[in-house]
Amino acid sequence: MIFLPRIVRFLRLECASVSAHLRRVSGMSAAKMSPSASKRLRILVDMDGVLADFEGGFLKKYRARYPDDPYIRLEDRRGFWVSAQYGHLRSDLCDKAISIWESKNFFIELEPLPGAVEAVKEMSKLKNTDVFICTSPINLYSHCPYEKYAWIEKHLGHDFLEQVILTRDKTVVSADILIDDKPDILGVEPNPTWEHILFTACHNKHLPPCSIPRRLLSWDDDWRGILDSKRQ
Ligand SMILES: Cc1cn([C@H]2C[C@H](O)[C@@H](COP(=O)(O)O)O2)c(=O)[nH]c1=O
Ligand SMILES: [Mg+2]
Repeated sequence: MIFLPRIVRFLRLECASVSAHLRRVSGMSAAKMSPSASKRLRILVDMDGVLADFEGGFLKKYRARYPDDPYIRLEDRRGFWVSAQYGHLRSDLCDKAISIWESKNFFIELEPLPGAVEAVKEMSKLKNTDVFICTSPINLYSHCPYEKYAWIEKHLGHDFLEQVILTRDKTVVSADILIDDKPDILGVEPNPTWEHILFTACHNKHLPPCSIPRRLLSWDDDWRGILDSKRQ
């Protein structure tokens, strides 16, 4: 009888190592192996610049509306705020830039970024994984919040509307991971629970590696591996 706890512990360790071995040989993620094999994860996925092509959609509409004004090519974008870089280019261009995303149909007409919809659908089907879309609406609320919901319904399906978090402060949302293209995510909570995974975008790809969190280069990159690393 006194050996029973030891035997149980031994069997648990054996099961864990067999399961890790099977994962290695099959290439399967921890989440797919079995519900008890991995820690439950809560993932926040940003929308603009991560799921929806904000930068591409902006440039297309800006050039169509202001064909005689200068513009910034996507390869020349620097810094998160489009409005700030346009304002530096010429002071009146800041308001012109803002006028684009304040217009009706801007957010709903954004194209999904390559692989984004497929990745989020797959992620949300993983065992032990809760996926939320966590996105900041603009303060001019006549179109943006409605269109963000409509975009999610259109591309991810009606059921995904249960998974939407609209907030101007992502630091107060508790999760394991936040996948977001904004390099500095600040708010009232100085120590958010999530690890920020920086999603590469035209405005952040030049940042030196030492100054930033772990990156996801695109949806072709190893997002499954990042999730697995948090389940250990
Ligand atoms: C580039 C840029 C963006 N915005 C707005 C547009 C979106 O509503 C949010 C970004 O949301 P995310 O959840 O952080 O992706 O910011 C803006 O007001 N000005 C800008 O230059
Ligand atoms: Mg974003």
